[in-house]
Amino acid sequence: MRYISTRGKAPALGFEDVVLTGLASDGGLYVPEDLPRLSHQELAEFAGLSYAEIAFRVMRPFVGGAIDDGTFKRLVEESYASFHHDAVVPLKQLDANHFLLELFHGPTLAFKDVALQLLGRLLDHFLAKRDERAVILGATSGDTGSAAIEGCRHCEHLDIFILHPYQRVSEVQRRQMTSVLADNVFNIAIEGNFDDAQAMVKASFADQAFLDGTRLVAVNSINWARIMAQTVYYVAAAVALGAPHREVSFTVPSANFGNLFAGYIAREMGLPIRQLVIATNANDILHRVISDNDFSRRELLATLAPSMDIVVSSNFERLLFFAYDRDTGAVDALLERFKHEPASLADAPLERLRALFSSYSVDDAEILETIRDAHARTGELLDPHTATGYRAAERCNRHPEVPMVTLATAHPAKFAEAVVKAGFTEVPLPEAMSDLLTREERYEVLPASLEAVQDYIARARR
Ligand SMILES: Cc1ncc(COP(=O)(O)O)c(C=O)c1O
Ligand SMILES: N[C@@H](CCOP(=O)(O)O)C(=O)O
Repeated sequence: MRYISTRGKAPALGFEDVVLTGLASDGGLYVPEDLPRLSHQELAEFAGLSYAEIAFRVMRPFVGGAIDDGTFKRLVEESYASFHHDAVVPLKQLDANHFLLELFHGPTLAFKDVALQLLGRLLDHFLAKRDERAVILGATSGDTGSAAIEGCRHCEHLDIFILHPYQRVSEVQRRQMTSVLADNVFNIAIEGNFDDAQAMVKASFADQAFLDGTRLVAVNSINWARIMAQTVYYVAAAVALGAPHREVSFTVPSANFGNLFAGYIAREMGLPIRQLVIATNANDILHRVISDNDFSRRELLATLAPSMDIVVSSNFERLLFFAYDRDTGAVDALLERFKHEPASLADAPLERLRALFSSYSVDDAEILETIRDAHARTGELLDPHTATGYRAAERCNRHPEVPMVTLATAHPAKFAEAVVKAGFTEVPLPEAMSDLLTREERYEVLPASLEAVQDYIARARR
């Protein structure tokens, strides 16, 4: 399996190298040169298999021999043994044809665990094999950070630096990161927003001189392994609902777009997905592109769904690559324009996207209303991110006869502010985390300056 850049000017890489990197050298994101296919028969055989078994079978072609089957199977099994639910990602029926896919039963209570439990193990495996050290640099709006730290804290071969926007993540999210006092874990609160933090990560890949030759690795969804691991739950959910004999639609709370893009990949591989619904909070760029062809930046707003407070959505680039029929020149030109001025998509790619995707934006008032409404109707207390999905699924479902699955991306215990504002009492944290709010914390507050961040990393890394 070879991976190529969405900008077309970086060397193609194999799986091991693609996992051990971040951005391509031309500023693009890596995608598989050819997507593996899931045949009708293969999908039919998935019925009744465990999540880990489906995960192994779906991801194996992407690994393409870079890890022997026995070892890869073990890494996958260990990754999902860390989840607190036998089904790993249980599916709950909300009404006749609406389901909730609970992706928050991992160690840090958000969907990021699904991919980051595996990515930490893959990194450890490859770095140990090479006897090499690496620096991990990640940006988080709250959930990736703790999941990455949890996935990597035991890795001998790396130091992990996570940038989060100062005072713009929930208290539980912050403490899940900053109370990990391991020697190889470094939390930096940036006096800026998520986009500033993500831009610093990307700039660091473009110029790695500050690391004196040590390898830099990404844990955000710019790393292909994140997307690969996230395709699995679409397959598992669809099969549980009758695929390949029956179509399924998905609605996904979206921001950096790694989650929904994984669903798109699953469909391209042959999963019978009828519709994909993009749910956003008030940071609605993805909704504006699909509904009005308005691909322009607006100021980043702080919302009750803080993990989705993102304007520059990294994985939209990967979707553009496919929508533009792999025309890397056109993708490059569009994204360069977007950096400096409002942009719009050409007619053909936009029509392609609109045939599959719908979108809806949910502001704070509607998030609160949806949490109350969903609770009254189904008994489920949704977290504010999942609430955007629930509402978008109701508003955008074009095919009511097809089962609709809303992805529940986080546990409500992480977002007390929204839960309380919606009129409920705070949801207690699970037993293993019950003392989280009194644990010692360690983090550094830095200005949103690339130089300050790189300087800190160069001094702190081991
Ligand atoms: C709880 C939660 N929901 C939704 C999202 C959006 O997912 P994505 O960035 O993959 O679109 C995130 C973070 O990105 C998140 O942490
Ligand atoms: N919502 C994310 C933002 C980063 O997204 P990623 O999927 O690219 O890691 C977060 O919680 O940090």
